[in-house]
Amino acid sequence: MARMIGVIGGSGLYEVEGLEGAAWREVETPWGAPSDAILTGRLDGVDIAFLPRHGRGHPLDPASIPYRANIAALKTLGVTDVISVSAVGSFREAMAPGDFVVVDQFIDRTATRAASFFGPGCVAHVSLAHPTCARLADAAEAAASAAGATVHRGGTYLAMEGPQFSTLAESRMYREVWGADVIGMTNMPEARLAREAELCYVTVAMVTDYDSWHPDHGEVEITQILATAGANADKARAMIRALPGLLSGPEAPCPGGCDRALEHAILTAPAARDPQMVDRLKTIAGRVL
Ligand SMILES: CSC[C@H]1O[C@H](OP(=O)(O)O)[C@H](O)[C@@H]1O
Ligand SMILES: Nc1ncnc2[nH]cnc12
Repeated sequence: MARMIGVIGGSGLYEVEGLEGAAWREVETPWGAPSDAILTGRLDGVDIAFLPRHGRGHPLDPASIPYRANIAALKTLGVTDVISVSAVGSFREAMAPGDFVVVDQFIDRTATRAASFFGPGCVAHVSLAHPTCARLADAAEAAASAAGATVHRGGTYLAMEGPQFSTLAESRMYREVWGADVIGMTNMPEARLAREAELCYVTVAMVTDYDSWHPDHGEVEITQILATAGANADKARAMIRALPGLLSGPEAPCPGGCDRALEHAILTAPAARDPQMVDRLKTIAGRVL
């Protein structure tokens, strides 16, 4: 089976162009509808599915995004590899507005979002020590460089609840005490759910601002973020166009084991499982149920 690329577009990236046979498809999941219809098509012979995370026109705030439906919908379409393209603030002088950061770690400060497909009736514990896929990160890094972006490989993304931006004290704490590199509001629980659905996942964070810690830049301003996000979106589209050439070929098992994350993760004995829950879970965990 060939790999299929899912792209979750964040703020400023609501569609991609140039897909052969492009069609917006409505997908329903046991967790409801995703943020929007999903744009499917082919790029250089590779199947692509593009989902605007906040919906076209940006009707959804970070806490209202149907994260479970989004990941389940991509899985339903046959996606194997998910690239999250996200706007972020930077805690590092060297990670400047306009730069791309291939994130490899997360700190989750979100508070109100459904963070697992599993629960009462079918309990599972997957590993999240390495929440992103190194193989996919290699491809994302190469594609972003080919698109002309300045790329930083590796970085810790702090996922905040929002929708307000951080206070100055929070910004300083995340940067100086917690060692976070970038900040956004959406990649958790997305990364957790991708792992539970056995999808390779990586975040390409596009820096739009220095959050509020930087003495020369003052507080975060949405107008500046949107201007930088618009410029970043063109580079992101070029990155997406470069991806198929780097990911095509017959599917080989993920060296990091993303595609086998549930192998030993389900604790609930078959006889103790809730049949309705199991039925729903077949969408994302059919391989092991
Ligand atoms: C436009 S500023 C705040 C907004 O942008 C980021 O969204 P995404 O991760 O989907 O690019 C951030 O997380 C906030 O949702
Ligand atoms: N400074 C910031 N904080 C949270 N999310 C962001 N998205 C873009 N910039 C951000």
